[in-house]
Amino acid sequence: MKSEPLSYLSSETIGPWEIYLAQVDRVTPYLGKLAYWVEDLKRPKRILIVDVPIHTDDGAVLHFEGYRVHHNTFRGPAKGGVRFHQDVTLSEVMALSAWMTIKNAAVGLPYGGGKGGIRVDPRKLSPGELERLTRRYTSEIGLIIGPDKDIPAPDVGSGAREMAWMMDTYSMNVGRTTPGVVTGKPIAVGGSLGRQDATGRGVFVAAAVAAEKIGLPVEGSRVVVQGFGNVGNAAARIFHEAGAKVVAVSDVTGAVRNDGGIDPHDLLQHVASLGGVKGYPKAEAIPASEVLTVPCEFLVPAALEKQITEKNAWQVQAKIVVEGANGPTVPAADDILNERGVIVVPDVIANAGGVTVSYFEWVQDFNSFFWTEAEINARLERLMRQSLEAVWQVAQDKKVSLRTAAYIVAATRVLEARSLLGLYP
Ligand SMILES: NC(=O)C1=CN([C@@H]2O[C@H](COP(=O)(O)OP(=O)(O)OC[C@H]3O[C@@H](n4cnc5c(N)ncnc54)[C@H](OP(=O)(O)O)[C@@H]3O)[C@@H](O)[C@H]2O)C=CC1
Ligand SMILES: O=C(O)CCC(=O)C(=O)O
Repeated sequence: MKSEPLSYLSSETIGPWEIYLAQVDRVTPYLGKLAYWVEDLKRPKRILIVDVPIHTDDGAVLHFEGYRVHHNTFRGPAKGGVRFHQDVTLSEVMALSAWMTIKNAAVGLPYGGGKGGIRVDPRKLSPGELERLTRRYTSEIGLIIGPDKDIPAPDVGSGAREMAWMMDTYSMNVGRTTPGVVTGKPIAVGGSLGRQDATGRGVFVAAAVAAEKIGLPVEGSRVVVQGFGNVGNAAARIFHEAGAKVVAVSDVTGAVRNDGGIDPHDLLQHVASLGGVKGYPKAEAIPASEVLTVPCEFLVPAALEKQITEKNAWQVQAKIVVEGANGPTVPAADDILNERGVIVVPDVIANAGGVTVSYFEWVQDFNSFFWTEAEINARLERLMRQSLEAVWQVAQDKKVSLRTAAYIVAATRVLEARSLLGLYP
């Protein structure tokens, strides 16, 4: 029996996993004989739910719920970040792990897909509590992670510091220093040059390739960025350095706009001292919901899922949406943007720069031989460019959106692997 596409569901009821399933339904008619195996894409391989208890600084015990999901491992070990956020759910982590499967295959990395998360507001914990939480979580998921099994990395709410704690905990538990168990680590413990900005750099490269295709110059263009964390601030800085004008930025604290341009380096200093973009004196405050509809050439959603919906997609005034975040556009909004001729460079290509440099980090760790930042950036740019060029061609040939084209490329690779591997041990 065939599942119905779910794009008719409104953004209020559709969850991240249903969004992913709807995306798979859309690609199935293009998979030919491989559609026989498509159910493999619709089921995570394994799910681990863990209880993560910690002592708080004042001696109480707090429990948190954590997850690690392996969506797929046909093409290599599971790979994907760890999210620390108060709204993390299993459905979200399942979707994020599945998007990793598609992303890794779309850019040709030798990985499956995985993702993890803890439902916690990290801002409410002290550094000591966060370290205990991260270490306990690492031990709890230690059963299923490892450099040749599943390699976590940063996502929302986690970064290099947490990756160092994860590496150390895993290394202590197995009795040997194991840098390759996580990526996105500090350089001093086997991290890679370029990883910090890699996702934002990849967003920029994807935007530049899409712009070339439609004859749109990046220099002098207007850019809007939702979310000013690892991905959003790196993307904003790199666009700015390329001569684009960042005209609006938002984070959890609010949104700011200046049509004359915002210097992201200056904004970053404001955020470092005051905790958010709110109150930035060189721009006008606007309602956070308006940031997605500010006129611009490039809109970079770089926060969370389900931001561009059927409610605001009609008002988006960008020429190109470059998805820095995972899952920011619901299927119904995809249709509206498509109908309006707004190009959407989908998450599974646009934000693949992070996992690409994670892959470089992993390779460097195995070889204990480290590359220069120039080498890393050049390889990143080459791979992003090639991947988007290939997806663009499929979109033209099949007359489908870039998202469906990326899923055609990725699902074909994953299901070809499935058909060769067979079913039985
Ligand atoms: N880190 C990586 O390498 C990769 C990340 N991604 C994806 O990119 C997105 C962002 O991740 P990352 O930058 O790492 O996360 P961070 O935690 O570094 O930053 C998230 C940013 O989003 C802001 N934010 C959260 N909710 C909202 C909202 N409702 N409106 C506006 N801003 C909001 C946060 O604000 P505040 O700081 O005020 O809390 C913060 O600025 C996620 O979807 C993630 O999965 C994808 C590929 C790789
Ligand atoms: O760097 C990685 O391994 C994964 C990054 C990530 O979580 C993502 O691409 O969404």
